[in-house]
Amino acid sequence: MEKDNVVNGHETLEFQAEVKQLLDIVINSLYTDREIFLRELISNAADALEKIRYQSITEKDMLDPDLPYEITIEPNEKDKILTIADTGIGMTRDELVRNLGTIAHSGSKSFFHQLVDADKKDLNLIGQFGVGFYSAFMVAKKVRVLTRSYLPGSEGYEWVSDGVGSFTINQAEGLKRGTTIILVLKENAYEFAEKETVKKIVQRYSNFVPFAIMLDEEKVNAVQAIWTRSKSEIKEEEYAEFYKFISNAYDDALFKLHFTADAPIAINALLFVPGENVERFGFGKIEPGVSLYCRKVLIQQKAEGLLPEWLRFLKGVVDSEDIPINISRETMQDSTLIAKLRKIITGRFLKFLGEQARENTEKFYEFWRKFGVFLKEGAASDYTYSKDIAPLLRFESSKSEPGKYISLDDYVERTPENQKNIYYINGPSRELIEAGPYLEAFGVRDIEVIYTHEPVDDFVLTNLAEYKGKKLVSADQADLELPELAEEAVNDEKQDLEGLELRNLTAWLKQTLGDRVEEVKESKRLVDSPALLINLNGYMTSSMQRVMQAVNKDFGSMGGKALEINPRHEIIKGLESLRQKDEEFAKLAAEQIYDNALAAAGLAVDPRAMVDRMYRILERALKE
Ligand SMILES: Nc1ncnc2c1ncn2[C@@H]1O[C@H](COP(=O)(O)OP(=O)(O)OP(=O)(O)O)[C@@H](O)[C@H]1O
Repeated sequence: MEKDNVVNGHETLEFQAEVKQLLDIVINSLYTDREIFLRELISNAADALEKIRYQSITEKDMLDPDLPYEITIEPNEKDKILTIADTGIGMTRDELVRNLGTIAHSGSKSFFHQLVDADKKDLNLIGQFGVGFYSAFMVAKKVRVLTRSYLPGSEGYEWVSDGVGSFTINQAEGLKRGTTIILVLKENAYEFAEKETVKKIVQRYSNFVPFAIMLDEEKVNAVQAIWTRSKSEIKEEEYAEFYKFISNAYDDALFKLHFTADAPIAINALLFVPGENVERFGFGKIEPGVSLYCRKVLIQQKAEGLLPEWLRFLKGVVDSEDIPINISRETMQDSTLIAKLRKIITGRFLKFLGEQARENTEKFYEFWRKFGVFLKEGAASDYTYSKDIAPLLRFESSKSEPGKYISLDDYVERTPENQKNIYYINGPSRELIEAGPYLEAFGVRDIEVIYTHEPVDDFVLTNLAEYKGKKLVSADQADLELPELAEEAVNDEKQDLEGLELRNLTAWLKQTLGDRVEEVKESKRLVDSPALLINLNGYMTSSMQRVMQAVNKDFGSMGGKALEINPRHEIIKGLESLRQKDEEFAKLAAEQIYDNALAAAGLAVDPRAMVDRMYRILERALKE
């Protein structure tokens, strides 16, 4: 921000470049849901009041200590002006310049980043996520802000801007503590100077603001700490409204959990799972959404550290009278009290999900599809809870109906006692897994295999290592030790390569493929495919290696592989005889078999070499 001129305390300052860009879009492109500007300004006023209420408890010295904590809205229909005033914390001159001249704060900052990559058509969607103070310019051609900080000895200031390029700052006399925002409405926004319109908007969006909102001396909001009331008294519509209020949401919550606990600490919590997971739509990482209160006084809004990070999608409030009111952000992180709160709330929420999974299965599936990724994150990264999350995990499997899920408990329940492992295999879809070679050995033995579709699943299952006494084993691992098949199942009249021939072929293949594989051996598990790759490294499945390859190009060689060949397959038998007649061509075939096995394992294949080789093979096939 550059200073342009200073005349007798009057200063004109340029908006930061990002703010200019933001304002340009706010003014010229955001048309729908313009009324949310009022929600944003009221929410800023409420934040300022929460802060002063907090200060009044921890610090005695402040300006105008006797002012009531409230928000006053004054529509002036005659002059087409709307005024929103609060008796909150106010701003010093520096704060005014920083807060209303730059994008230094969370809400608008993440909005701005979305905006930079957004298409025009997405802009209105983004509007739903909050533009903060600058949204005033959706309806106002000029905005005046009068403010005076609560700090003893502070002066009052006036900030004025038309939202284009710059703003001015002047000293202002005679102000009391707090902030007043005066909007000179645009011609197409005159409706916001009508009392009835304003009242409706306040009731729609700001009914639960915990301070009185006065409109012509009438209190227009409900002002209730709904979470402290008894469950039986609260109507579903009140919950729904409260959810919309705290999460700035338009849709309904998917789940609601309202509970109280007395021991070991007193807790009153009201939590919501939102209707949608916005991280899925590329809106960046969700910020924590649960606020911490002590006896209805806000201690920390959207408190970080209150819940484990993987529960960041939850919205709501936690009120505990056992939390010291002056707990600071820093001490929150390592407070044993907060740790206890976290444990109780997390445990309670996971238990709630378990109940939903049993009693409300379809809805739980909806939750799983949208938010399952967070539970996986928890199971893979948070050892405190991974065991408790495990029963909530859901998967497709070789025995689940398409589109339905199974749990690890379902798997264990229908598995014979003597099967010591739970098997899983990764692939992008059911179809691709079922077309690949890894299931063959399990299919003929009627052993269920869990399908994992995302690399994180394999991290989850590897970290869990076992479930109810059964080891979790990826079907691409070496040494599966599957039960021997009955003679009839194997002997289908086909002639195998045997003894010496087989030993010669495996040795030749190892020599041909060189370092790409650590060994080549006869497969005990293949039925219909010529070959497959298995992992010698028991800790990394192929899909985990794929992730590592993507982040680190040199990773490829770390995961030791063995090529298993099917001595009963026509291609393998053919390869053995071709090798005697035309070794050069046999080498090409061997490399292609290896590449096909890589592809079946979902690992990277060099497409140029592969295409070139395929042409040479085709050329030869077409000649004959
Ligand atoms: N009525 C007010 N009283 C005191 N400070 C205010 C007031 N309105 C805005 N501010 C200050 O200006 C800053 C910027 O407000 P803005 O609404 O743009 O973003 P934000 O409130 O930080 O983000 P979000 O709206 O996403 O929570 C606030 O963080 C606050 O410090």
